[in-house]
Amino acid sequence: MAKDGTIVVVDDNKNVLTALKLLLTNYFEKVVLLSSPNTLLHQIEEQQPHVILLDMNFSSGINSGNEGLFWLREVKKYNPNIPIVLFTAYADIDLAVKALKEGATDFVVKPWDNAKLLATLHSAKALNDSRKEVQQLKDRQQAFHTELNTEQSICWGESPAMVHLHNIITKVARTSANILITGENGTGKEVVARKIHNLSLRANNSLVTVDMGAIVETLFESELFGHTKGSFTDAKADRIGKFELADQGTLFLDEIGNLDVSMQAKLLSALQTRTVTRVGSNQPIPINIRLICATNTDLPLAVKEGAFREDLFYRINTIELRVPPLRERVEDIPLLAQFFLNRYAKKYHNRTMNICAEAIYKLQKYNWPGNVRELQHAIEKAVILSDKPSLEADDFILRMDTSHTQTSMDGLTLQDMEKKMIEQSLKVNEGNISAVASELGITRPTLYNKMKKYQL
Ligand SMILES: Nc1ncnc2c1ncn2[C@@H]1O[C@H](COP(=O)(O)OP(=O)(O)OP(=O)(O)O)[C@@H](O)[C@H]1O
Repeated sequence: MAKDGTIVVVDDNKNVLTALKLLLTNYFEKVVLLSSPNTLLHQIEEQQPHVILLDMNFSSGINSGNEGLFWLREVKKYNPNIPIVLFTAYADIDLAVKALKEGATDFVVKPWDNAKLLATLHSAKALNDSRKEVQQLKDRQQAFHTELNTEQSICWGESPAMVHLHNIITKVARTSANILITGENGTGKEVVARKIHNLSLRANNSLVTVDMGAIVETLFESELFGHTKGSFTDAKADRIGKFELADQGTLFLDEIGNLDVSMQAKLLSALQTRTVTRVGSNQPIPINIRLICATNTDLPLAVKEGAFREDLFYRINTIELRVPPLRERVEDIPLLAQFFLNRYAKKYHNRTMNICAEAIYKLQKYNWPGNVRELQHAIEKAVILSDKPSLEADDFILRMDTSHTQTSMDGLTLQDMEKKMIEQSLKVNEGNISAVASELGITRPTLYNKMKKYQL
């Protein structure tokens, strides 16, 4: 079984600590032993434990459990989310009830039964994981609400392309239509997904994001549909999946084009039946989600090549929204640049206030293969390094200076230029074929043909 989590054990009996060390190191990644609770808060800060196993009685001869209760309260004051399992030599039900009322997760009586102790600690660890997950979701939702309500973290832009996109979003957001957001890396697809969720009737419920490219096949079902305790080796407790987490809200499946064909079938089935079945169960659970997917791959082409299921493609793209690359909305660059400048000047307590016209011209001439994300990073870097009130052209070192492309290509034939552009793009994108194809505005097969032709 994979060892997972950190546990802090507090007990003044050395024999108990030794026995527990032997047992628990087989199941937990880190076991921290304390013979006195005096350093407990410090250890919590240092170790960030998933569970604490705390003895109730420390001073020999005084078995009132009061010291245990005192430390239970101290830990709860410090961090109410860490599960605490209490340990006592006496089967004192009143004390157990008192401790549980004060926030202990569970109670184990000495002499203990190894299997029961482990089960209790694993449940406590699972509780910690779920609390963290719920807290993270709450934090994210809170953050995005603040973000979008105040519109502080988005600079939408005023280019015709972005105004058009905004108009469509306001129309579709309040429907329940499935939406597919397409666009190159870094254009703001996730920003668009959040905007849709926050303008939708589901805004008060969760927006749950899943990066499909990051899920390994073996954990796909468990991640998305959940699992029941014992359904596979590491399933130590029941766990709900992302579909259930997003119930009544929005499920955002990012990088959907990276999903393996076998996983596509399982996803399609859940979308068709509007139910999920947890791994290890045969009980379908109804789900009510609004689906938003995003991709930077050419899905119609992937369908043609057999890499993406056609039926799934039609199910996810009732409405398709294309987020334009930054080079198609250069009018937005001054606004975005100033927006990021304000953000980073504040963050780094920098006195840089604006960007000079020559620098803006340079930014507008560049083709931004990494789109808004790259612009954001370029401004952040310039702000960090600058000690002037205004950013100048020299403050930006861009990956491929397209403002000079014309000069360096003077005297070349059309074919020479094409070869040179592909070569440059391959270099800049470190051989990433999809990125090169998308940067040059051609399909991958066309790119392959040209590479073959020019022997690249
Ligand atoms: N209109 C915008 N206003 C402010 N920040 C933006 C905007 N668009 C994008 N960004 C920022 O650029 C970065 C990339 O945005 P996002 O993750 O939404 O892009 P993406 O298209 O989903 O990228 P990827 O395909 O790589 O997942 C983020 O840090 C985001 O905050």
